Amino acid sequence: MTTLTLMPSLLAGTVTAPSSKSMGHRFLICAALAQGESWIRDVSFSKDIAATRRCLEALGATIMEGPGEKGRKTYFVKGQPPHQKSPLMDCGESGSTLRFLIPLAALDGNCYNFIGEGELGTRPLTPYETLFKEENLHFHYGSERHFPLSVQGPLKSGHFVVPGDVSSQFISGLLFALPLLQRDSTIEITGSFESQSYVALTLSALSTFGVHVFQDEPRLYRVLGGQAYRPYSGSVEGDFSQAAFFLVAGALGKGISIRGVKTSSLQGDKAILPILQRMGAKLEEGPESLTIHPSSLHGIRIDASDCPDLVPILSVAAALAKGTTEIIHAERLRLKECDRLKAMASELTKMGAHVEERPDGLIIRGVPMLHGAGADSWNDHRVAMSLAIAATRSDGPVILTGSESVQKSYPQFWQDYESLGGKIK
Ligand SMILES: O=C(O)C1=C[C@@H](OP(=O)(O)O)[C@@H](O)[C@H](O)C1
Ligand SMILES: C=C(OP(=O)(O)O)C(=O)O
Repeated sequence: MTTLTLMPSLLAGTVTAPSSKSMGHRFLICAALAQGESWIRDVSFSKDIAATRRCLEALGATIMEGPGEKGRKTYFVKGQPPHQKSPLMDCGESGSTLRFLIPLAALDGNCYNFIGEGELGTRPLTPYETLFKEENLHFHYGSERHFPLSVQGPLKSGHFVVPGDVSSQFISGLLFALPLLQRDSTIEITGSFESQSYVALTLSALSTFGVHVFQDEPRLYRVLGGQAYRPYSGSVEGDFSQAAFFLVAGALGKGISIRGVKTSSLQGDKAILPILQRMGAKLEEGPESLTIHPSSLHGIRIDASDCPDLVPILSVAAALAKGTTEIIHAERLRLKECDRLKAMASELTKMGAHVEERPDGLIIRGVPMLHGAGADSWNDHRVAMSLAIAATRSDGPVILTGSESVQKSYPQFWQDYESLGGKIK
């Protein structure tokens, strides 16, 4: 485990956001399923993207990596419908990889063994377990926190009922696989439908690769069978979930410009912009970048149902805002790499913030300044990055353990942090 000593220092300058991890996964998956050759450019390398690549290779795709600048790579992908090259699906710590690829592994009738690290084995899979068992398909948990999980198809088309409040990744996973079945299928969402914007990202990636899904009703997707993914070459857009860390740092610090994110994006985490504006931030959109000016923030009520990944960094903004912030509909935060509500409440409290944990969110009363303290990343990249931004506005050093967890989504984070004036001892 790596420990960093973060010295207080207000951040300023310009940074380029890494490419969207969510779209990176989706483009690689679609390219791997397309009969032909695709070039996926500007993919920011991360452990999660590496996991998806590994598993797609196990499903039969040929993937080669070309050089790129600042941790960005071009992937050459020669795809085909799933055809087992190896039964081992090593998902690392990536929930997206695990949940997107289970239905794809169930297409070719072979048995696949899914393994993973960290808390991945404890993250819910029950919606798939139920669907597979209903269809009499093999879905068998191993003894070590679910792993190895063995799964075997063949998955058949039909009507799939999926709860909307566990993870949208189950819906996305089915949406990738069902177009490759012979007959038509439908997916019905029950309960509250959270992280919907991520399903919109999946539909957009599918359509980029020539696959079409009809949304007949807000909670009903109709997927025609017998479709084929078409190869596509293009770049992956910038990541609002990652830009959010430096947008908050800019508001709390001396102003930051972010390059590489587009406000026309479908990413749900684009919500960081209106949320920060509602908190009083001054934002400016230029032709090349988005600029956030030093701002005095105030507390607001934030509904996190469509942007769960923003909560850790929003809790830092709230901890330093005037008045009270209420974050609601965030119960799914407990099912991520760690219990993110508990983690942020615990670590920010150590730094002198006033955070009350609620079953579905956080109530945060802002303070003018945080204190230096020992803080832990809970092996969670978004907790580590959020605490790093909190450290910029503390009155003494923050000794952060588990700083290597950023490798999961943003290995360049510490370089970018230092380039903006972050001080690491
Ligand atoms: O589809 C995706 O790319 C993701 C969906 C979200 O998960 P949930 O749907 O489980 O909230 C998000 O938290 C995750 O980081 C990425
Ligand atoms: C929860 C995350 O990813 P995943 O679900 O893919 O592990 C994340 O990136 O914050």
